[in-house]
Amino acid sequence: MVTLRDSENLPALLQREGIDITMFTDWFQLNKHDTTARTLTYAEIPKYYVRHEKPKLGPQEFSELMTVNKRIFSSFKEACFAYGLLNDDKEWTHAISKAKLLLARNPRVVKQKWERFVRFPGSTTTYPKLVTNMDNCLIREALDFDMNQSKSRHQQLHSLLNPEQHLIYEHVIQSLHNQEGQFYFVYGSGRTGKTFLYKTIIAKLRSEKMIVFAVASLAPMMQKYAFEALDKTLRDILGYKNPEKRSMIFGGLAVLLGGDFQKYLPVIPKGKRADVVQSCINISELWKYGKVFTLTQSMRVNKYYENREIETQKHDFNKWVLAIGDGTVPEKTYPDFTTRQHDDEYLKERAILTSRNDDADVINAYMFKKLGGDSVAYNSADKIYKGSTNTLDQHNLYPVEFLNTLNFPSMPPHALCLKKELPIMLLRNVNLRKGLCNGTRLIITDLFDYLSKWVEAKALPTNDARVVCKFLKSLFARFGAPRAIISDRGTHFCNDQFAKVMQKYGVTHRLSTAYHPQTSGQVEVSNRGLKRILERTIGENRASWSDKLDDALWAFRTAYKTPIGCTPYKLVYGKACHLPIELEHKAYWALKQANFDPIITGDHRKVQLNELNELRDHAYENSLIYKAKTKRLHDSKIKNRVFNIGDRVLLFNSRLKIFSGKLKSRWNGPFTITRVFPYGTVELSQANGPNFKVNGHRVKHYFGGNVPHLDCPDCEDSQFCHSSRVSHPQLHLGIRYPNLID
Ligand SMILES: Nc1ncnc2c1ncn2[C@@H]1O[C@H](COP(=O)(O)OP(=O)(O)OP(=O)(O)O)[C@@H](O)[C@H]1O
Repeated sequence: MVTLRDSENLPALLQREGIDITMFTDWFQLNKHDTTARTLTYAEIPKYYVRHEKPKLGPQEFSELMTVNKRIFSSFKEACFAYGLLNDDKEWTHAISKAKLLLARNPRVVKQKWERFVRFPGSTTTYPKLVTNMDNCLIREALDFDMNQSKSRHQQLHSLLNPEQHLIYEHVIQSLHNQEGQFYFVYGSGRTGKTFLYKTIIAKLRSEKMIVFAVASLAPMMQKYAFEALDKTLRDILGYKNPEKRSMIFGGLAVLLGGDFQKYLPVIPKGKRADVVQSCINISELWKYGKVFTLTQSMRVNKYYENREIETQKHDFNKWVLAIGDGTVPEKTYPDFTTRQHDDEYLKERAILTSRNDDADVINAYMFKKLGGDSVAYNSADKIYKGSTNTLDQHNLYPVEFLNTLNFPSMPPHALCLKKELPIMLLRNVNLRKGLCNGTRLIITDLFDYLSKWVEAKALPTNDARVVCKFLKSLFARFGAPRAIISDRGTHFCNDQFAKVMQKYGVTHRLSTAYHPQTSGQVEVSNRGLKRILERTIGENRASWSDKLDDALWAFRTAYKTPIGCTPYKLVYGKACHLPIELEHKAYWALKQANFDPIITGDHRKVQLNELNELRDHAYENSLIYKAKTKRLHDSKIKNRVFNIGDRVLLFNSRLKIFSGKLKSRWNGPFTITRVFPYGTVELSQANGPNFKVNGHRVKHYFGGNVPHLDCPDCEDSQFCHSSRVSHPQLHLGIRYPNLID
């Protein structure tokens, strides 16, 4: 094959050396001197030969290709027939003669076979005359109806048309008679009689021997491109003889479409909402030429009398039925929701079902807004299950912020917003494959805060009932009475006086059991934290622990709590509260920045910075003096920590408890930051091991000095749980405050 580009000059190309040698002519050359090659077909040659070899035997010239059994044919085609490579028309002839025979016996079957035969590709070349003499079978099919039957059908249907249908009918028929070639669209919700109207129009036209192509309905489901292609094709075909038809919509043919956009939309595989909308017929250029009619009477609801009056009591119901799908579903399904929301029967007898979760979310959000009261958000704690992937970068690939955006079917969203008195449905046994889904409808009666981790503690001289009750009353005065209190079974909680106080304040008293330690889990965790702080602060003189309790509590409330993602103080008061030592860090940093000699002033601080927890514990002693000052200073000056590549940092090792002794620091390093990722993750390098990633919360800047060095194999647990936003204090110390479901 010789290819010729537009830019190439044909005569010059023909002069090119070697142009007359092709693979095909090479095959001749091969056959001239290779007897084996002569036994092979042209297609088989590449199996045994590569082309750069000199050809030997085979056909040596074109005339040889036309020779079959020593007979020379006048064309390649004839030679091919003689080789048996092409079929001839014998089978067609044979079929036709057979059809002739059949025709005598069973004309209907023959007619069908005949049409199939004539439509078969290839037959056109064999019997061009035959085809031109015949009509298009589609046209014949379209005309293959009983006119009288159509007439009577038309009469019957026409008499039943309602006023809206009648109006459309008149328009369409008139424009057809006037050969205006309009494009109509009948818009109507389900059961408004669209199909009934089409049938009437079709019966009318067929009764007048006109051709109607009734194509399947559901125009809104078809993409606009299908109609645009039809428009162009009709303009081309009909404009061939009448050029003025090229400028007419659908080439001047009348086209009637109809459907319900609320029910059907085009299906775009993997398409987004915008893609679907963009492919609708009403976005097409054609739409502006169309005339749109609307049917508004549901024929399922209404009954028309002969005088075309509608039964009056069904007016409202008709309106209601049609309004469904107009964006008013919640209003229509739950009328007077705000006044009737407490009526169980009202809630029981209605529900909105949607086929898409997105729609359910929209409806829920709408109804949620209608319900008064404060909303409480319960956030999920998303975390990658490490066993499911070996990827090193999994925390960067799937940061928690990203996981939180995912919405899976049959799982609640990351932020579950609830309100008191909200009706909810508890779904169980959800197994879509088996069609299983049991739902129990519930109403939220209260929402609780388990999360602030606020701790109230007091050193009591004795733990008898009187002292405990006094303490409780002081708490009630500050925070209000709780709904319930959980305590252990100590005698100071289980006595008459305590019971009386509980009764007076309307508090339910619940006892935890030794067999279910989880009941007091939160309290135990908080107590442990407090004890640890106290152990560090009291030094050798353990008797002074009650003096240090206030400071320990302050430290506890201002310490970062992984489960809540901030400090209890911030959670309760909405702003940060810092310990004095943190301001000293800032002061040190400021000294360094201001170019003072940092060596002398810094030496003392380095020890403190490298052992932050211990320094904090020392600082608690000074806390009373610094309290007021630090808060003011902090709120105005504290900045976020920013880590850059190359920074030297210390890592807080929360897991490894290999440093025994209370004065040992749980910070180790220093490490160097090699990468900084979005969402606060940093990659650290270490001298004797691979680089690893940790959450920025776990590192702090290193300013110098000695720190116990440790390789860090435990570097993966860098994600923090994200939890709810809450605003009420919760008390711990043997009791849990202020919440518990009765
Ligand atoms: N004018 C009429 N008189 C009597 N019955 C009618 C009339 N119009 C429609 N109907 C009847 O109402 C029912 C619904 O009509 P039809 O199927 O034409 O509605 P549709 O709009 O095409 O519905 P869908 O969009 O759901 O397909 C049918 O049983 C039809 O025979």
